[in-house]
Amino acid sequence: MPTLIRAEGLTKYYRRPRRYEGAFGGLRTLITRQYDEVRAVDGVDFTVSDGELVGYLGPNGAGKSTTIKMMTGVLVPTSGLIEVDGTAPWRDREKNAMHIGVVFGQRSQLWWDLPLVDSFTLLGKMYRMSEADYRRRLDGFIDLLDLGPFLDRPVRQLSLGQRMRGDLAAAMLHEPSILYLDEPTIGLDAVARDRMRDFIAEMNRESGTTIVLTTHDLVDVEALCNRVVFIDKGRVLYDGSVVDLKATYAPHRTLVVQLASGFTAARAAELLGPEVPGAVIADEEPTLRIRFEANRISAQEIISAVTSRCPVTDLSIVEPELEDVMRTLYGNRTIAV
Ligand SMILES: Nc1ncnc2c1ncn2[C@@H]1O[C@H](COP(=O)(O)OP(=O)(O)OP(=O)(O)O)[C@@H](O)[C@H]1O
Repeated sequence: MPTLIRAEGLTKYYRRPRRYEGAFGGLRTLITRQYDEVRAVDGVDFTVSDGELVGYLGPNGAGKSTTIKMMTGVLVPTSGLIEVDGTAPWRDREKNAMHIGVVFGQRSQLWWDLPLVDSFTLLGKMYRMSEADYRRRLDGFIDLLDLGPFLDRPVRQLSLGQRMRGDLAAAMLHEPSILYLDEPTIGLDAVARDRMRDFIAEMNRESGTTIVLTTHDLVDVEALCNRVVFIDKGRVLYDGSVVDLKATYAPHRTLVVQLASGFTAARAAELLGPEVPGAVIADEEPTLRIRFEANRISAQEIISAVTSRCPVTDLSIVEPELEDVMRTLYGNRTIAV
């Protein structure tokens, strides 16, 4: 697939006025006019191919929104290259805007006081859509996102879930080839979140829309992203598949064994101890949990060691959570999930 987005050494530094504390601190701040440099994005390299759905992830303040703003043309990079469909987005914002859609979960691009449908009409005109295309696309979204019941209501009266559905339709109305989603599921209830995820997956699968998704919701990531780019302090820490990410940063699995009644986990642990190298065995009657490193011993070896020594009624293997991976990646710093 051809490359649609290319970032090379992409860098954005902000200048923040240095603030002085204490007596006359405010005055000193004003007089000295000294600045601190914030390295929000610090030499980022990545590419996104046509049709990909990529998660762009990182802890608070990592530089995700700043990168998205450079991809959408809102911010000019301090240095480095950003190219979207062969064009520097900040150089030709209008051209770039014609083939991208953007949804910020925390902000709306809809007109607050107008009925929802009026925002669509205005956007259709702004994007110079033909009447037939506009009608076809809008009818499709009314169907897909069930917008009918609140199309005539002012946006400020909509629930968050309804407003987000409206925002998604608005972002996709002009059939953009790229969709940037910044925290699209934030604050939504479980049903609305599922619906949002279904829509995002469908846009990617059926319409071939390339999607760059920023989220702190790891369920979004597991459900939607084949590939993730993790950044921290403005630098890329990982770029690859979710499967490889887990294998690299969380290679452990847990075998959960239900023992036949009367057979204690302590007894099983005693029998198994030396037979299961590297395994951590914890007991919680009548369940035995064996945590093992998948790259040191196979699940099959452990299962046969267990079943040949203990009476077992059930077995299952639990994969590591993406949250464990995040903790390993970012050390034990607090992460927003
Ligand atoms: N306009 C600005 N002026 C100065 N510093 C800024 C500005 N915008 C962002 N920053 C700083 O740049 C860094 C990266 O911010 P950014 O918003 O890109 O992070 P983020 O990964 O999107 O964070 P979050 O997950 O909290 O939204 C942070 O240290 C932030 O305080």
